[in-house]
Amino acid sequence: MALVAGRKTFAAGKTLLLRAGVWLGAEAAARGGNGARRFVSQRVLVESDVTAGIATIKFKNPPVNSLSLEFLTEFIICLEKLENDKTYRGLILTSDCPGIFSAGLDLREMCGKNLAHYAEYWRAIQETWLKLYLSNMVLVAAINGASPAGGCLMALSSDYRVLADNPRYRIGLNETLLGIVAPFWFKDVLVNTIGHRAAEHALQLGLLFQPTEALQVGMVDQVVPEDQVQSTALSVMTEWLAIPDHARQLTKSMMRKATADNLIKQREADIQNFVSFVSRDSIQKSLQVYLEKLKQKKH
Ligand SMILES: CC/C=C\CC/C=C/CC(=O)SCCNC(=O)CCNC(=O)[C@H](O)C(C)(C)COP(=O)(O)OP(=O)(O)OC[C@H]1O[C@@H](n2cnc3c(N)ncnc32)[C@H](O)[C@@H]1OP(=O)(O)O
Repeated sequence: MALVAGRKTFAAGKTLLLRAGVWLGAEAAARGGNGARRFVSQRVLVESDVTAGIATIKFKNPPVNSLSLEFLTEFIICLEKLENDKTYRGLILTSDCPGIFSAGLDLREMCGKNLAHYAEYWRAIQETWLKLYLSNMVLVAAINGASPAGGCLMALSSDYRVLADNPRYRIGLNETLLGIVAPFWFKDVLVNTIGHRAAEHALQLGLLFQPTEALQVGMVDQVVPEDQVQSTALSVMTEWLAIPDHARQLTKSMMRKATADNLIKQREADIQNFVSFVSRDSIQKSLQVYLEKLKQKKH
């Protein structure tokens, strides 16, 4: 399918958007007779089973699925499309990059850029989280790789987490190890998931949990052999989709609204806080040292 600048309406009546030179949401690129559809975008793969009402988003931003601004832009648009298309009642989040669910925020977006960039980046992070956390769909995270920091937040924002049983696949909010502080709403989501004491312990030490530990502390709901992650996510989804939507959605909103509102009411202040924090010389140095360490790890 050709790339077209601007907007173009196709025969199927779907409007496609081209933004930042990236093809987004090319719908019905492949449509099987069994109701399977595949949307194509550069960094986010969407497969869907229309009959079951289930979509699967696969992160495809190699090498480590870092949450770059380009990735987030595509991801938000895909989420919006699925949310607005009432065909879909359930969404599975997983990775197309072997061994990595997501390495979290893209450190290169937080280093050596200008203040306007940091603000734009943080707004996209907030938007992604709000869309995930408040989604009307059932969200199941099929965590098939390492999931530090922002990657962990994506998983924690789902309704249910299935983690592959591989000791290399560690999950947690490790911000303090980078010399930075997890934002209050990352903290809130962690507290809501594992409780105050365990969250305080994990956050201060920047703990990254191996699968058995993650299960024990309640950060994930199930640990299964690696080759069963997707099938387990699917059977969990089927169970959740058996509940009437309106009752489940209102219950989800009742449980999550206060946490989301806490950010919504101070979004601009949160952006300013991030910009002034991340642009400090000391923080820039810490981030650069950390990135350098990651690069040198291989040599
Ligand atoms: C007021 C609030 C203020 C601030 C709040 C900010 C909140 C931040 C939350 C975050 O998400 S911060 C990001 C935290 N993420 C991490 O600490 C993960 C770091 N990465 C890793 O631990 C590992 O890369 C991995 C376990 C994910 C994968 O390991 P492996 O498969 O061995 O790959 P490499 O380490 O060799 O990495 C390959 C390649 O990718 C680069 N990279 C890794 N992570 C990031 C990242 N988060 N952002 C940008 N780039 C990343 C790494 O440097 C390598 O690059 P090369 O150029 O050397 O190929």
